[in-house]
Amino acid sequence: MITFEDVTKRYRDGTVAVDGLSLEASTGAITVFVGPSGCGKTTSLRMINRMIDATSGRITLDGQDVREIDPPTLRRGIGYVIQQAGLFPHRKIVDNVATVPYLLGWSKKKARSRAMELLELVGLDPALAGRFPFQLSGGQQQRVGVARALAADPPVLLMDEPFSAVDPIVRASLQDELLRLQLELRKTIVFVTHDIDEAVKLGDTVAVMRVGGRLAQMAGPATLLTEPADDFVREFLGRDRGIRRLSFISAKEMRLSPSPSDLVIDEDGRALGWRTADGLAAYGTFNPETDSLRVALDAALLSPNGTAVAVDEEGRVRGVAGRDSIDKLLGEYAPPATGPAPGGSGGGSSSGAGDSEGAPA
Ligand SMILES: Nc1ncnc2c1ncn2[C@@H]1O[C@H](COP(=O)(O)OP(=O)(O)OP(=O)(O)O)[C@@H](O)[C@H]1O
Repeated sequence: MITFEDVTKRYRDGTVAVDGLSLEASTGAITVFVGPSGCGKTTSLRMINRMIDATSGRITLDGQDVREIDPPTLRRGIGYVIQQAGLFPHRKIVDNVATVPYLLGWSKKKARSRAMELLELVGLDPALAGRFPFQLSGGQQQRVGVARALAADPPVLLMDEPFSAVDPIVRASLQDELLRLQLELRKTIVFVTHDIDEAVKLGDTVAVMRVGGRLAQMAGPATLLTEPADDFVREFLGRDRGIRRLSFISAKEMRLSPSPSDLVIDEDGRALGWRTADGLAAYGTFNPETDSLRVALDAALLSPNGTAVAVDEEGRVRGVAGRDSIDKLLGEYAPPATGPAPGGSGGGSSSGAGDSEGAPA
């Protein structure tokens, strides 16, 4: 666990980049620092591995004050990924990934074989190992950056806007990949972004910061979307909070009804469409085992009769969910009647991974 205890950073010119920050980043979870430009996210992140030293307050890593650990030792246990990957341009990909193992004195053979393993782990074709960074796309370079940070298997990963230099489609796949990796690796990750959608998608816990380096709210994504602590957080979260929150509610609990006779199903059990007077009409599907209520609602909206078709992973029909069962689940997850706790700063509604009801869709 990483803790910030009343941490302040005042730069030499008097700028207070971080002001009395107290929070905890849980072991094995992704904690996201999000907020507008200049709110002190990068400064906060870099104080963890002591690229920047705090002016006052304390940061601890598993109970030990980071100032008591000499920086090289500290950084050996902390992977660091930055925007545009920051690869060494004159080193081949394999050697970029093997940088830390080389520094740790591993043999070239062992370091390279670890690098090849990692390239595969982050979804890169091992054939790219012999290339130089300029011969890779931006998204591929970011993957190499992640592989490099993981090379010595550090328990902690710091990621500073690692995906912001790539286009939205590549960014989405890098985010998915990180979530997949995290399921396997369970690192303690602190992730900085200014993109609230990225924050709620990736974070087990999200710390929203405001300019001046103060914590506005710290909570799980579902709580954040339902109970923003104040107007600043509400505005920062933007529109569609209600709909976006549905991504955190699993469709598993939805009551399914047997498929009605006007849903035409082929001999393999897959839907062909809704029977109407004019022929077959479109339908929308969701998988109750893996999808969220947001996907189920979308499926209902895609069907002319407002009924979503539930399918298994092979696409075979398992039943249907009408608006009534969607409404019922929505009712169960309605936000609490009372407003957020007064004040709202300093992580009033702080909570960990337990507060997100399901996986983001
Ligand atoms: N070396 C420095 N000297 C003086 N002020 C600095 C220094 N580095 C950062 N700052 C200031 O500290 C504040 C916080 O900067 P920081 O880079 O931590 O913010 P950020 O939230 O990461 O911003 P961004 O999203 O734009 O990267 C800003 O006002 C910035 O101008």
